[in-house]
Amino acid sequence: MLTFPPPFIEQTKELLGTEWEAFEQALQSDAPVSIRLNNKINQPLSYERVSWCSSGYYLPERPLFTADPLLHAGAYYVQEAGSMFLEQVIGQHIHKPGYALDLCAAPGGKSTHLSNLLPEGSFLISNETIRQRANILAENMQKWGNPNVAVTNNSAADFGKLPPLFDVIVADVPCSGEGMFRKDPASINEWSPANVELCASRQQSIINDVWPSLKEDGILVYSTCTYNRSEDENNIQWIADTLGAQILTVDTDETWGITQSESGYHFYPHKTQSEGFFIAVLQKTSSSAPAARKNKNNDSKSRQSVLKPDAFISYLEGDNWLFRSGKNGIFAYQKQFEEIINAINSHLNPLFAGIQMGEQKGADFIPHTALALSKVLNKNDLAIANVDWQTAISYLRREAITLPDSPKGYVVVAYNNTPLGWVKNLGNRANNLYPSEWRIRMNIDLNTPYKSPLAENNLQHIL
Ligand SMILES: C[S@@+](CC[C@H](N)C(=O)[O-])C[C@H]1O[C@@H](n2cnc3c(N)ncnc32)[C@H](O)[C@@H]1O
Repeated sequence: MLTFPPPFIEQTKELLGTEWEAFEQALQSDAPVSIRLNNKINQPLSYERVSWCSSGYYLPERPLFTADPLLHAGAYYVQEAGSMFLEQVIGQHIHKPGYALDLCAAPGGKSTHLSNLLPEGSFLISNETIRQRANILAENMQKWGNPNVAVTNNSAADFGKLPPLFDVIVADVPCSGEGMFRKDPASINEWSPANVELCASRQQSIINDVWPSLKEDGILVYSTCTYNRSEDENNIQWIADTLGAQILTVDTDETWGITQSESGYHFYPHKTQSEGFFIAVLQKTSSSAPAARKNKNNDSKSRQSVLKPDAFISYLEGDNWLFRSGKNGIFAYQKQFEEIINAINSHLNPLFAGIQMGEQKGADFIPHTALALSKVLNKNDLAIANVDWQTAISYLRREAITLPDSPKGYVVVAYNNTPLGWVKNLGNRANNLYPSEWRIRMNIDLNTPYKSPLAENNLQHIL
């Protein structure tokens, strides 16, 4: 049984009135488990659906996700259902391709989703200010596999080094986390009214810092996982009044149980199967836009050279690719994104920008795992070994595996026809090229049969 601090009880009673008992009861029950399917798997699942998200599903119980190779393949993401409302926000407000920034993006729930939702021809910068968390973000984005993405490790103010080029900025700001109480009871002890106020003022300063980077008429999507007005409605009003923005609405269905306030949308656990998520949408009004800052076009930071495409083009579907080499190897990006890729490499601190192809070592091209996981990998001329669950887990633990039926050389290891990464097959053994930082560290009993959550339904025949 969870015990809440008295000021939290007072504050939520004031917000919810007669609904408070139902709210408290919901907080004492188990949190729902939900996943969002990636379009690497093009078959709907037969679980209960998340009403506001076409790729969201509730699972009847929590499986051991780490033991599912399909999770590591980026076939789905485990995400709280309320956050999946982003589909409605983007679907209703973003109709043209453009540049998007997800400012507070780790571990990647909103960014993986956003990269699927943005209109074709868009480019997403997915940013995280804490370096270690940025590494996890990069891993999750590369597993998800969309090509027109960069992951950066910058502060909100750093984006001011670019001209104001974003059509949409998502700011899922760090918050006091009231919505996490039942999932993470330890967070209850960190909560205090003083911390709520500290979070609210930090949120204002983050938005203030990134505001100049939003284009005139651009859209800001602001979200928290907290219920209080200081971090939610009051901050939305502050953005509208101080920075100059118009609050936009999102159409919802009454049966979804979402609570609309004067400026945003709350997901209360007693009314929706979700956690305490809050989201609001604002449009920057033209009068508030600052004069465009000069882009010094200083390329000194990006010591990169553009490569001839012939050597790498066959790894990718389509022919609209440019390749460049940087300190982490060779990256591919579509020609129309050359300008933003240049800006990222010159002014920001990218972990990757575009598809991380691999490294050229002498005559040998060593492919990177991100290439195997990319949605635009051209599978036609590649050796692909579809392995069983035990072999897939050994592979993901970065253990030695053998592929006696595969040709020598670089081979894609796949599970359920979904790529996981590469090995260099030497015949009697295969060198495992899975990144050491990504490997499964948990002990998994390979003798206990494992059932993927995706196996519960129509995918059964291929799993
Ligand atoms: C709520 S979490 C983001 C969750 C993520 N959007 C998702 O859906 O998976 C907030 C993130 O903001 C980052 N953060 C912390 N301080 C920040 C700051 N001053 N500016 C920008 N981001 C910050 C945290 O490290 C954290 O990763």
